[in-house]
Amino acid sequence: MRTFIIGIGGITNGGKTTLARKLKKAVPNSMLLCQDTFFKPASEVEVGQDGFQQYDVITALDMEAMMNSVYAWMENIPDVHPEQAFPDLSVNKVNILIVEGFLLYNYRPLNDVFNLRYYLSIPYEECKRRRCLRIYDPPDPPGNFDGHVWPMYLKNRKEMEEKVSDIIYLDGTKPPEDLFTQVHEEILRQVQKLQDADKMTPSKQDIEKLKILVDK
Ligand SMILES: Nc1ncnc2c1ncn2[C@@H]1O[C@H](COP(=O)(O)OP(=O)(O)OP(=O)(O)O)[C@@H](O)[C@H]1O
Ligand SMILES: NC(=O)c1ccc[n+]([C@@H]2O[C@H](CO)[C@@H](O)[C@H]2O)c1
Repeated sequence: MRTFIIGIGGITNGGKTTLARKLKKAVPNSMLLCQDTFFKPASEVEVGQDGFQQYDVITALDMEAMMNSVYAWMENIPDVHPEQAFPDLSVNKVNILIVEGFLLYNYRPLNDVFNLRYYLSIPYEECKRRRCLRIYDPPDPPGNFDGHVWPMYLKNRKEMEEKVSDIIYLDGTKPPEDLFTQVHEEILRQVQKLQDADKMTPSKQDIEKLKILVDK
C-alpha cells in the first residue's frame, strides 16, 4: 500500500482549481483537498496594519484542521485485498492525494507531506485582471489587491523560495490543456516508478502471505 501526495500550489487565480480538478478526474484512486475550505470564519480574521482583513496570510487558515484531513486520508485509505495483491506478488495500488491551495509550502507540516510540488505563477497584470472577475466571500474591498493580496503574495513567495527548493514552477498563462498534460504525464511517470519498485521489493504483507503458502 502506497500513498503519493501532490501539491498544486500557486498565486491567487493562477489556475490551481482548474488544473487540480482535471487531475482528480484523470488520475485513478485520487482525492482532492482544497486549502480554501479551511479559511477561518470572517470574525476570526484580523485586520492588519495595511487596513485590510488579513486573508492572504497563513494565520487566516485553520491549518491544524487541514492537517487533520490529510492524516485522516492517510489512515483511512482502504487496505489491499489479498486477491489484489496476488498474483504478481505486489501491492501495486497507489493512493493519490491532490492538495490545491495558495499557501501549501509556507507551512512546514504540510510542506513535508508532499512527494511532488507544483507552483503556478502568472504576472501581476493577469493576476489582477482575473482576480477582479471573481467574487469572494466576503468580497474584496476596494484597493485590496494592491494593498494586501499582491504585497502578501510577494512576501509569502519570497519566504517559500528561501525555504523550499524542489518546486516545479508552471507558467499559468499557458493553455489549461498544456498544463494538464505536463503535470498528468509526470504524475503517471512517478506513480509507475513507485509501482515498479514495489514489484521488486515484496512488502511485509506479501512475505507473510508467501510464508503461509510455503507452510501449506
Ligand atoms: N491556464 C489558464 N489560462 C487562462 N485562464 C485560466 C487558466 N486556468 C484558469 N484560468 C481562469 O482563471 C481564473 C482562476 O482560475 P482558478 O479558479 O482555477 O484559479 P485558482 O488559482 O484556483 O484561484 P484562487 O485559489 O485564487 O481562487 C478562472 O476564471 C479560470 O477560468
Ligand atoms: N474562501 C474564503 O473564505 C476567502 C475569503 C476572502 C478571500 N479569499 C481569498 O482566497 C484566496 C486564496 O484562494 C486568497 O487570495 C484570499 O484573499 C478567500
